[in-house]
Amino acid sequence: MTATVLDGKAVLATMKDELRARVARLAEAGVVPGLATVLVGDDPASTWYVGAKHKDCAEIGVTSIRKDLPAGSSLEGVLAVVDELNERPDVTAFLVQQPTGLDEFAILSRVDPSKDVDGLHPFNLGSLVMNKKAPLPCTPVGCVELLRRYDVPLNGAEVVVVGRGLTVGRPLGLILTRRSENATVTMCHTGTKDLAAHTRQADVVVAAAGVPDIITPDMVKPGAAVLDVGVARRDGKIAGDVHKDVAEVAGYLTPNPGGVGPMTRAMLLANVVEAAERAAGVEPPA
Ligand SMILES: Nc1nc(=O)c2c([nH]1)NC[C@@H]1CN(c3ccc(C(=O)N[C@@H](CCC(=O)O)C(=O)O)cc3)C=[N+]21
Repeated sequence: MTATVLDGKAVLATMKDELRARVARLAEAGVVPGLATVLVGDDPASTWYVGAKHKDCAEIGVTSIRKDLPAGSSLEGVLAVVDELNERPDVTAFLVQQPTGLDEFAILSRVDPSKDVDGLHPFNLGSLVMNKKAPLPCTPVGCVELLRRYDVPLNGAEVVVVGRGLTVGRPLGLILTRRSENATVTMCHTGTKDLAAHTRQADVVVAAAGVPDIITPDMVKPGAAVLDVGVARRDGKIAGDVHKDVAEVAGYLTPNPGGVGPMTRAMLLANVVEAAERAAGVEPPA
């Protein structure tokens, strides 16, 4: 038995087709969505991610501009760029690539929440907590969308999330426990005494710890869905959180690369298009 591949790359391609149609509809209304990215420094992985986002935008007819700032830029310098992007009407959405090495809360708080396509502005995270519609963080919502497209049920499912970080684990717990997803969520983290005891009960395991191979086959219930969000690196290659032999036990498994990473980009594109639709008063598809 080997797990069904949760092919994020294929879903990204499908979603690009769907989004291209929505961008075309916006164009008829005279609106062209524009994404801006702010990158501080020259970390190779961050530089690659940002480059991929611009390529993705070009493929669906979204214009995009880059603001690349030198390593060692000051918080004031970054906030000045954020202020400029908040004002620019051709920039309908933007993000500051994390990490910057600067005060994350200060940067995220400065972004106009209606242009925040990371869904990480405190107002948008607060809206998630309060069950109000708002842009959702791309990686966790990408995990949920990937499971939805493969008909992996979440209603009543036991989901174990490994990792409580701002960009994945913490918001994922909030998303999965909404009435629309209706999962039972256990958040595990470095304070968890017996991680395997939790993961073995899970119908779905989302590994977002950033610890290579932290999820081994003995920790997975046969047939469970396992999502590998780990982006640590060994010799420049991705070292995921999930040991390769988990494929022999799991029912569904994301490749890594090719799983959650492309889904993160897909949801970013969706947030960009949605922000433009909202700003233009164009109804999104049902
Ligand atoms: N403000 C902000 N927004 C983000 O969305 C954000 C961020 N900061 N900081 C870093 C993380 C990481 N992230 C990824 C995006 C795409 C892939 C991706 O597409 N990876 C490919 C290729 C990976 C490779 O081979 O290098 C894959 O998984 O197939 C991965 C990771 C977005 N992030």
